[in-house]
Amino acid sequence: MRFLIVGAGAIGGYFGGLLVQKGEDVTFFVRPSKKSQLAEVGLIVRSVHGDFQTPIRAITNGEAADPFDCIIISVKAYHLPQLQFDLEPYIGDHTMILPLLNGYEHFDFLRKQFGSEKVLGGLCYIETTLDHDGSVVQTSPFHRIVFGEWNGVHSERTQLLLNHLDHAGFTVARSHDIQREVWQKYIFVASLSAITTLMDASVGTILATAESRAIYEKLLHEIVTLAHNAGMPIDSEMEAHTLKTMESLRPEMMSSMQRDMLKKLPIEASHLHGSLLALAATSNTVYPILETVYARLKVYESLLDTV
Ligand SMILES: NC(=O)C1=CN([C@@H]2O[C@H](COP(=O)(O)OP(=O)(O)OC[C@H]3O[C@@H](n4cnc5c(N)ncnc54)[C@H](OP(=O)(O)O)[C@@H]3O)[C@@H](O)[C@H]2O)C=CC1
Ligand SMILES: CC(C)(CO)C(=O)C(=O)O
Repeated sequence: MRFLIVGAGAIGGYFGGLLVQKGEDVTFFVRPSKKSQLAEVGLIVRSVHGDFQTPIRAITNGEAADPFDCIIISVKAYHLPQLQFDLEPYIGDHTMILPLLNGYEHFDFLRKQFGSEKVLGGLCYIETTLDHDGSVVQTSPFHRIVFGEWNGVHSERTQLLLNHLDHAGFTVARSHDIQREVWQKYIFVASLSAITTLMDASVGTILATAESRAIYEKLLHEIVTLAHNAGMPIDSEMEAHTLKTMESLRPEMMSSMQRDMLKKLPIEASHLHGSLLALAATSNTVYPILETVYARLKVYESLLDTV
């Protein structure tokens, strides 16, 4: 199976690098400066599961290549509009597109751009970031991809994809309820990135401090209620499940949004928290903590624009 990994950043570099190590046929789609860096030193991963450094094959926009069997999208949501035309030459009749981004809105965008039948449901659980030298740093034990057909069918193509993603050193699962999985992850990451950026602290401190834990629990309840009221595939267990997941994290755990803010980088505020609030726009219910979080993130963005 020929893979194209779009973006050799924190998640693309990690999962793509492990697929290269396994011996899969992998090409990365990167921008020119990243291509030069990768040509010089290769892809460097420093992980709690073991470090490695490997040469990789990379192409940039406009370079010729036959259509790929699976295109893994691992850029930030705000990168997607720029990519909409760049990827077309690499998409053939049988190409599967597997997005690993956080959130929900991007699925619509990708379906409209490339055709519904091409786009799988997908997500990942991993804590990873790029170091100042471009190497990937992965810090928590979990490193999991979940994917599946949007309609839940276990198809031949997803079985083939599972075979190729399996045994690469990360965990992978094919789901027959990927829409629910996407929302479970969305609720987790929206609440985690919200509370860590609002409190400017890591998970352990937030949960150990009665006042911030109480705010987190209210915020989580708001997000679950909002998504449920908007008709999303939310079940009654998701709130308790998310809280349990939060409690199981290592205390030093940070969200990727929080890491990006520490590095003064752009963030996915509109894509994650803005999109949630947009779902509630036509209802009369208010979500005060989520609204506060979003305002705080927009202030960060406006200050970023001025530097
Ligand atoms: N980091 C994490 O722990 C997790 C992140 N996620 C989600 O995964 C997604 C990706 O996040 P993450 O990996 O952290 O992001 P990064 O910013 O680390 O990586 C994104 C990469 O995309 C590249 N890119 C952007 N535009 C283009 C383009 N036009 N052509 C080629 N490459 C491009 C960037 O390249 P360049 O170097 O040139 O800027 C960058 O290396 C987000 O939706 C995030 O929320 C999900 C789970 C965990
Ligand atoms: C919560 C986490 C680390 C889990 O994958 C994540 O997705 C993020 O911070 O972007």
